Amino acid sequence: MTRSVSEHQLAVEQLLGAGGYARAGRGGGAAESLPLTAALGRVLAADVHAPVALPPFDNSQMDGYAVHLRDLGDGPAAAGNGEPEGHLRLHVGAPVPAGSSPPPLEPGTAVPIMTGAMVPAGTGAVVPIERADPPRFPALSTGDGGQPVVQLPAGTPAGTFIRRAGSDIAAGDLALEAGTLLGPAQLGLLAACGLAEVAVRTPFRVLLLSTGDEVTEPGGPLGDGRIYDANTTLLEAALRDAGAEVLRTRVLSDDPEKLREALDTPPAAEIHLILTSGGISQGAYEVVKQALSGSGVEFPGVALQPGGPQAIGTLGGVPFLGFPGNPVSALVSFEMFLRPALTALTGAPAPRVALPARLTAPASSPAAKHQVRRGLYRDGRVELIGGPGSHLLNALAGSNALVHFPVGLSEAAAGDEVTVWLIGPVPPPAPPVPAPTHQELPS
Ligand SMILES: Nc1nc2c(c(=O)[nH]1)N[C@H]1C(S)=C(S)[C@@H](COP(=O)(O)OP(=O)(O)OC[C@H]3O[C@@H](n4cnc5c(N)ncnc54)[C@H](O)[C@@H]3O)O[C@H]1N2
Ligand code: MOO
Repeated sequence: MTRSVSEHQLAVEQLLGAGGYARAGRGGGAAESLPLTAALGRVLAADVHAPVALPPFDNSQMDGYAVHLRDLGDGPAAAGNGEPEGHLRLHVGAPVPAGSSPPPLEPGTAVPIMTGAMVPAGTGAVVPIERADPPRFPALSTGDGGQPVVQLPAGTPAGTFIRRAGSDIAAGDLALEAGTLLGPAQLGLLAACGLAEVAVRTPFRVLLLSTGDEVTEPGGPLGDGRIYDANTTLLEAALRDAGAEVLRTRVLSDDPEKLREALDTPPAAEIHLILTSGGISQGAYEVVKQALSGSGVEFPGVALQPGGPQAIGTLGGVPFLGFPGNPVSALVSFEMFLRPALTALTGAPAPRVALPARLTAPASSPAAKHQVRRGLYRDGRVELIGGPGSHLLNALAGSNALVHFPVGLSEAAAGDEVTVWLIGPVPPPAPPVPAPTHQELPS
C-alpha cells in the first residue's frame, strides 16, 4: 500500500486530532498559569483583553517642550516682541520628567518634557529640544524679569509628537487571541498590560524511543559495526523546538519483546504521542514492525524520499507514529508529517516559511515520489547540499532549507524554480562582485 504525501499528512493530522490532547480541549482544558518569560514558545489558552489602555495616558514622543494649544500656529508670539518671524517666544515652566503627574499648562508657557512623560492638560504639541533655541535644557536664556524663555518654531501642527492614550490598544480590546504562539513581542505586550502571569495550553507530550542493536548512546566507546544514536537527540530537539515536551528512553535493542515491555510500561506523565525511530522497513529484524504486528498499527509506504517507510496507529488509545531509522529520513518525516500536525492541533510551532528559489545546478528526482533534498538558500537561489542519501546528516546540518521536488518532476535545470521550506537562518545576500578595474581589463 503506497500513500501520497498529502494522504499521510492528513492521516497524521487526524490521528493527533482524535487523541488525548485534542479530547482535553487542545490542552486548553488543563491550561496552566506561568510567569511570562516561562511561557516563551507556549500557546495562549484563552483570549486576553487589555486591562489598561496602551499608552495609559497622553505622553510625549520626544524630549522637548510641551506647547499650549493656543500658542501653536503662526499667530502672535506669547511672550515679548522682536522675535524672528515664524517663531514663538515662550516662558519656560517647571519641567515634566517621566513618571510625574504635571499641572495644567498655562498659555504663553512651554514646559520641558521628557519622552514618555504625561503631557500636561492643555498641551497642543511637543517641539523636540533640537528645534528649540537654545537647543538644550540646562542653558535656557533669560528674558525680561529674569524668567527663562525659549524660542520655538511657530506653526507646529496640533498633536505633533503626542502619543495619545489608547493609540496602541484601548482598554478592554482583544490583545491576544487564544491559540496565539507566545514570542517576545506577545509576552512584552502582556507585561505592558500589567499582567505577571499568563494561562497557556499544556504542552504536547511525546514518548520517544529509538531502536536498533547497532545504535549506541553517545558518550561511550563505539564497538565494531555500531553507530551512535543521532535520532533521539535530533527528534527530541525538533520536538522541543516545536513546543512539545519529550520523555525519552534509552536506546532499545532489536528484541520485539523488550520493545513491547517498554511500550507497556506506564510513562511517568500523560503522553499524547508515542514516536519510534527505526525498525519499520523490509529487514529481517524490524523490531517495531515485529513488536506491533497485530496491534492495529499500519506500515504504509509513502511516496516520499527520504521518509518512505512509515508507521501509524494507536497503542492503548495513544497515537503512535514510527519514523524510519535513517537520520535524514527521520527529520524529513518530522517536517513533512508531525510538525504540520502539531501546528494544526496545538497552535505551535509556526509553519515553515515556503519560498520560491532558483536551482544553482541541475538535479534529478524519482518522478513517482516527492523528493525532499537539502540545500542552502540565499538571495532567491538554492544550492543542493549533498546527494539524496538519507544518511547524509552532515549535509543536512550544513543546510538551511528543504527543497521540494514534487511527484512528476524527474529533471530540473539550473535556474528552474522550486519551492523551499526554510529550516535554518538565511545568510545575508552575497556581496556584489566588484566590476574589473581599468588595469584588470584584458587589453
Ligand atoms: N529491501 C528494502 N530495504 C530498505 C527499504 C526498502 O524499501 N526495501 N527502505 C529503505 C529506506 S528508504 C529506509 S528509510 C530504511 C528504513 O529502515 P528502518 O526504519 O527499518 O530503520 P533501520 O533499518 O532500523 O535503520 C535504517 C538506518 O538508520 C540507521 N539508524 C537507525 N537508528 C538510528 C539512530 N537512532 N541514530 C542514527 N542512525 C540510526 C541504521 O543504522 C540504518 O543505517 O530502510 C531502507 N531499507
Ligand atoms: O525513505 Mo528512506 O527514508 O529514503 O531513506
